[in-house]
Amino acid sequence: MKVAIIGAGNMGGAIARGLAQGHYVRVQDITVTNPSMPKLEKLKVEFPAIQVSTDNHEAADADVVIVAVKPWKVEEVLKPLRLRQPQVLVSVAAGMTFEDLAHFVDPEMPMFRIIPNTAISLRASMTLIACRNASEQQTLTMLDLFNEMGLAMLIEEKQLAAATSLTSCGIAYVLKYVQAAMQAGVEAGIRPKDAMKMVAQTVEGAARLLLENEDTHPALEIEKVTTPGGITIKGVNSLEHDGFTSAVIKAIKASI
Ligand SMILES: NC(=O)C1=CN([C@@H]2O[C@H](COP(=O)(O)OP(=O)(O)OC[C@H]3O[C@@H](n4cnc5c(N)ncnc54)[C@H](O)[C@@H]3O)[C@@H](O)[C@H]2O)C=CC1
Ligand SMILES: O=C(O)[C@@H]1CCC=N1
Repeated sequence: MKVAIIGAGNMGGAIARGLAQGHYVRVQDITVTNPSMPKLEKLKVEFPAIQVSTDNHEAADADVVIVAVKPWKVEEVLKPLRLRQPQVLVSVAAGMTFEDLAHFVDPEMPMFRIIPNTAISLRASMTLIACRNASEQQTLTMLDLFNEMGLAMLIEEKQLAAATSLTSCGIAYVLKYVQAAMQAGVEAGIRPKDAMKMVAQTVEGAARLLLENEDTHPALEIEKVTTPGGITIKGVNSLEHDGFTSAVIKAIKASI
């Protein structure tokens, strides 16, 4: 399977690295393009067998074409490539619908919309996948590819905007919590680097408690920490008095 990745930025570069370390595509079958060479040269140093090019046309002669440029560049990038079935189009562009994409390529071709988050650079992404005109086999392949870079979930396109807010924007909200907790720790005399490790490991632990037990729920895990009359419930209630739940809901809705 030959894969072209158009755009070697945060997303394109991370997907290229993830694919190159995965089991499904041979490194020499991956071509990455960008208008200038520095990001491509860096990739080439890391994966000498990877193909790089500044020519999108040359690269687009592939089975799967992943477009990873900013949304406002998608039209000018895709139109001249005249992609058509049996090629598969994969778009990472947030907010660009299948209907939008169908104006720039063969509208009947198999298409996927993929929304990773920045943890894809560590192969720890929550990646959302929606499909149109794709066979079951193509969809399973896409899930396999992105499950190697974290956790991938197939959803309907109409859920993509809300799910993007939870996951792709959501990583920023989680980091805002980490930053805020660090500020409190520093005020209490903890060194910033130590505070960062303490909070980051705590967030990872919280995530694993939920991900590694299908039968749990945040409320159950919170109950295990909150000793009656203890100190945690004081903090939890303080968060509620200050509108934490409401602030998070408003933030998620603002990004949809
Ligand atoms: N950054 C994020 O957390 C997420 C980004 N996305 C989407 O991913 C897409 C890319 O975003 P980033 O990687 O963050 O942007 P970026 O700016 O880091 O990367 C875009 C890359 O495309 C290159 N490029 C520009 N014109 C080109 C052309 N004509 N041909 C080939 N390459 C070209 C740029 O030089 C740059 O290296 C966007 O559409 C964004 O909506 C989706 C989910 C998360
Ligand atoms: O903020 C944005 O628009 C992009 C899309 C999802 C995450 N980052």
